[in-house]
Amino acid sequence: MINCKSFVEALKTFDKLVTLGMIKMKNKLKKGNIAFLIKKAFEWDKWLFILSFINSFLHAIKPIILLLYPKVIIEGLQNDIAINKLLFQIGILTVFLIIFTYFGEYLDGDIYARIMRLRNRFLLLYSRTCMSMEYQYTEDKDKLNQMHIAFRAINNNSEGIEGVYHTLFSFFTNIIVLIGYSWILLTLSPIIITILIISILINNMLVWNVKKYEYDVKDDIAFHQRVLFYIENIMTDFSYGKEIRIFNLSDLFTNKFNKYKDNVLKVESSIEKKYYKAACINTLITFFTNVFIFWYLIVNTLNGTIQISNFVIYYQTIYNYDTWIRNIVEDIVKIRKQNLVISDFREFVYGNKYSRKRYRQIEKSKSYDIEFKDVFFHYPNKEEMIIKGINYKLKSGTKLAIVGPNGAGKTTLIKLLTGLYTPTSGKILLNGNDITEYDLNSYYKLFSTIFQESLVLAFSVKENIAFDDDNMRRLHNAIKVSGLENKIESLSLKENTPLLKFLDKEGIELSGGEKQKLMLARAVYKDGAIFIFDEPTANLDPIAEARIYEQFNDIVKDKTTIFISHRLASTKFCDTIIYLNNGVIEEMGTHEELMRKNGSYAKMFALQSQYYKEVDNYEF
Ligand SMILES: Nc1ncnc2c1ncn2[C@@H]1O[C@H](COP(=O)(O)OP(=O)(O)OP(=O)(O)O)[C@@H](O)[C@H]1O
Repeated sequence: MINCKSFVEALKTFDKLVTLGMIKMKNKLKKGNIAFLIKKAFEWDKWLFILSFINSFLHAIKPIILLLYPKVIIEGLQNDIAINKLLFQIGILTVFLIIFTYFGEYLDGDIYARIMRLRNRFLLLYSRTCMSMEYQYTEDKDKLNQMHIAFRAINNNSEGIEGVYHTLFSFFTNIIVLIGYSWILLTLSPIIITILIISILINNMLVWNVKKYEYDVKDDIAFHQRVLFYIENIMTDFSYGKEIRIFNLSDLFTNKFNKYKDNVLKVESSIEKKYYKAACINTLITFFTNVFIFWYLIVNTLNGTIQISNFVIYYQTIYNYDTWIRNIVEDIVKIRKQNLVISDFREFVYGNKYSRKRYRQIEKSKSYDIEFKDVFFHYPNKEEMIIKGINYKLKSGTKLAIVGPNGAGKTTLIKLLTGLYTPTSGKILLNGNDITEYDLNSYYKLFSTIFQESLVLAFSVKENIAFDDDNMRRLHNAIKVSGLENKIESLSLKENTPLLKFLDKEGIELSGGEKQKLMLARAVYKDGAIFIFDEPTANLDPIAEARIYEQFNDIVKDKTTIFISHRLASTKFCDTIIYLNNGVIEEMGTHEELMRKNGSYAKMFALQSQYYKEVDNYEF
């Protein structure tokens, strides 16, 4: 009936489906996950329920019709009925079978597609949560683990949310068939059905124990899987392509990959062994159960208590009963197991721990004053303070330059100001209000920022600058001001030219300086109330840099501007200069004041200007 090998295979397949989605934090199980999924499905696709109900009925009735074939034939032959009558009876059964099969198959495809669409809705919810979670969590190891774990609820068709939907709908089919089969077996003997059920339950308990073990150990290797996931990604991410080649990183990545893969494989192999043991015990139990039941059937058929035509029905029912009841138990186990994954997903998407509730919208104002009050900050998972007690009031319209040695905390200060990170202690005030009270999206709107790293998207130039906005006048102005005009004019598709080659083989690669100009155009297009330039000219050639400096006032007009640059020539456009060192404001004043002070700033300026003296009078 059931051999050891196929049973092991069935267990493995079943379990792979379940356990990949099981890695989760303990003690987080939310109640009502199934109700939640049903509610969502009902909200998004009511037809799914109607079609699934019809489909369950069609699929359930099929095996019961199949059971009737041998009975009709044997009884026909035993009772010597006319061949035409027999063929007619078989024909009727066949017509029903074809109709049910045809509609069942059609509905299977349709329901599958509908469930996939549901998963895509959840995928979108997840992606939006990732994009809206507070930036500081993107570097928090625990939060990243949770994000990674939650993704398992939506990353494939057979597990997690989609898996549960498929299982739920197949569960109804299995229940209907089981009721039909149970009714047939009850007409045979209640003892037989009881023995069958007990044997199947013992089998499932053994498997359940292994699953529990698997769940526990998989939790332990969650970190290893995250590392594997990370390495897999960077090995195929072309943005790391240069470093991988120049620094010959492929060996490093391959070795790391193998190391972590080995750890994962060791755990998986220990799980497989436990499954194998459980399968062997189960095969023995099933064997003895079957021997007893068939002995009972044969004895009763021989003494005439059971008719031969019914013997065939009982035989097939018992043969299949095990499968159907196992299907149901497995469906329940699967749903229970996926329950954990769905909890993780709900925790991540609806747990609301990734962004504080901030309802306050930015009030429209002519001026935005910003004040740092005793601001201290260290990065998540790091003890060392990077910002150490900053007190500074940035009046609206000020042109501020922040300079200082590498690692002084300049970019960190900007990340705090823009709300990407929250101070560890102290406050940042906007027009007197703590910025943590503001709705983040509303707050982000204030800033036109160019960060050191340029994020170029594999979309058109226009989309890279204006995103989904469509103001051509502003677009052309931004392109002109940023110095990209000649480049764009030289392209046959102009601002519609795709960038990068990920999505379009006609996409173009920009040079480092051109990317920086693109970032500048993006900032100019956004036209925020506060401009922030973090090393905006680091990759520009001297002519382009000089042009930006010349147009600086046109670009930022009377807006508050913060300029971070190691090229101290830029400080000349600024009203105030902060010299930041080791997370504290070491000096502050105008260029002239700081030069007179002859401190760190003056030394740095003198050091740099000696290289520029010869080009001081150069006409661009
Ligand atoms: N995400 C992070 N997690 C932990 N530490 C960080 C992170 N980002 C920066 N740091 C550390 O914070 C310190 C300040 O970094 P920051 O980028 O603010 O310096 P900076 O003054 O802008 O330097 P540079 O002139 O080189 O750009 C550095 O020691 C850096 O290693």
